[in-house]
Amino acid sequence: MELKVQKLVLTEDLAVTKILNWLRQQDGPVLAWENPDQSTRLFASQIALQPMTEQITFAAVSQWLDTVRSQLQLTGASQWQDVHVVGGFLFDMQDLRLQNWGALSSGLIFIPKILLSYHANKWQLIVVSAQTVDLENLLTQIKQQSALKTAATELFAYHEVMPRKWAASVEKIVQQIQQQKVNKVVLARTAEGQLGSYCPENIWLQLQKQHPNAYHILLRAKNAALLSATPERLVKFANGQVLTGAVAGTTTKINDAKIDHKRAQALLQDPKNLGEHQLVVQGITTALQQLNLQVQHPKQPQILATANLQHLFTPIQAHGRFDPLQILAKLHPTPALGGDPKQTALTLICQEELQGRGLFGAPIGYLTLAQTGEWAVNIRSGLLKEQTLTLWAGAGIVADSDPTSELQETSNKLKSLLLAFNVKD
Ligand SMILES: C=C(O[C@H]1C=CC=C(C(=O)O)[C@@H]1O)C(=O)O
Repeated sequence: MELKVQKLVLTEDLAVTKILNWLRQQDGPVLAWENPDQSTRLFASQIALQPMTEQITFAAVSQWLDTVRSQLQLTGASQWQDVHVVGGFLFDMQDLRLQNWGALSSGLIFIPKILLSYHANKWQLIVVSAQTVDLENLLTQIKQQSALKTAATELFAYHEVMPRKWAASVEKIVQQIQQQKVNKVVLARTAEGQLGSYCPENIWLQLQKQHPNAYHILLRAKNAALLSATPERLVKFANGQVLTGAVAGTTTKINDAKIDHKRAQALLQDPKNLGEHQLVVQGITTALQQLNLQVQHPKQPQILATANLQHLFTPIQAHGRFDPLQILAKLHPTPALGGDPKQTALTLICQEELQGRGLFGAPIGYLTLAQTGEWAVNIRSGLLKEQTLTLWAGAGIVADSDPTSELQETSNKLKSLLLAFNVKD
């Protein structure tokens, strides 16, 4: 069966609240994704094509894309830019403790049947389907929606899951580091709560309001919805360049300019956080150099501020000939989410964490057939399955980590999303 690509370029702006209201009525899968400067926004619904594989690895998706080109009836190379592959990978294909993740438990990568995309200040409606679809009519349906209204949600029975057990794992990891078995491990833990009635698209809107300097992501399939307001980009492919960065090292932010500035200055000089950060810069640089890319980055980190935290951040740029999926495979997980060395850290994560990470810490984003794209690292993230909310947060454990302060840091990270799930009328 051959699929056609149809496109309508819009001359007007579209209200995201209307798109969300339309998306809310779609069975799914559904993706709502925008980057922090809102230069790219994607709202996708239904599957036109999905990789025919049990294991959605980077290599499998790469192979699948080779066959996709032959299944699509493309009228010219300019259409490559229109076909978006979207979704999220699993954090670790070796760790299949995924009972929480429901319909998302294999990760989810697909070419959407319907996509509203916003790139370079322009909205486009792109449909990939065997049938001819009346695009004008579909657009009218979306434009005629009313704006999605804020709906109340109530979070109750919120609790962090076995924090003392996690602190004991931190101590264990610190010992392993001191015995030079590993240099850094990012150890994550969870918190859980129960929700009354809720609307995932509404929570996305809350995240957008409360976390202006972040990606805003919803990936929803059947009984599972993942939501994220992550500040961390894994990688962007644009104009033949690879744009990535290291985000690691954390202090709090209370929205008092003087105090926050003081904390930021202390973070920029703190040897423990600088060491933790440097391992990420080094890990990313080495990975890209191994792919024969020329890498550049400033010597000193800067501050990346979120709604309630401040991080050390080093932007990293690379150029040369590259294959995006090969870069994703090589970068993920960076030592900001896995550790150093990568494989040892992943084994320890699997041993010490109480549940599989599923899509936590994993790449979520898009790639076009023209090899452009952008992937966020799915942190500051929660999973909704039926009425249960699970939040994840991790912290980089290094030789001088103190379990109590790592507990506090992960508690702050867990709490950063809470407000979005507890909305009063
Ligand atoms: C793993 C997380 O954060 C990473 C990103 C920024 C700072 C980090 C840190 O300071 O440990 C982590 O590497 C998380 O928020 O769950």
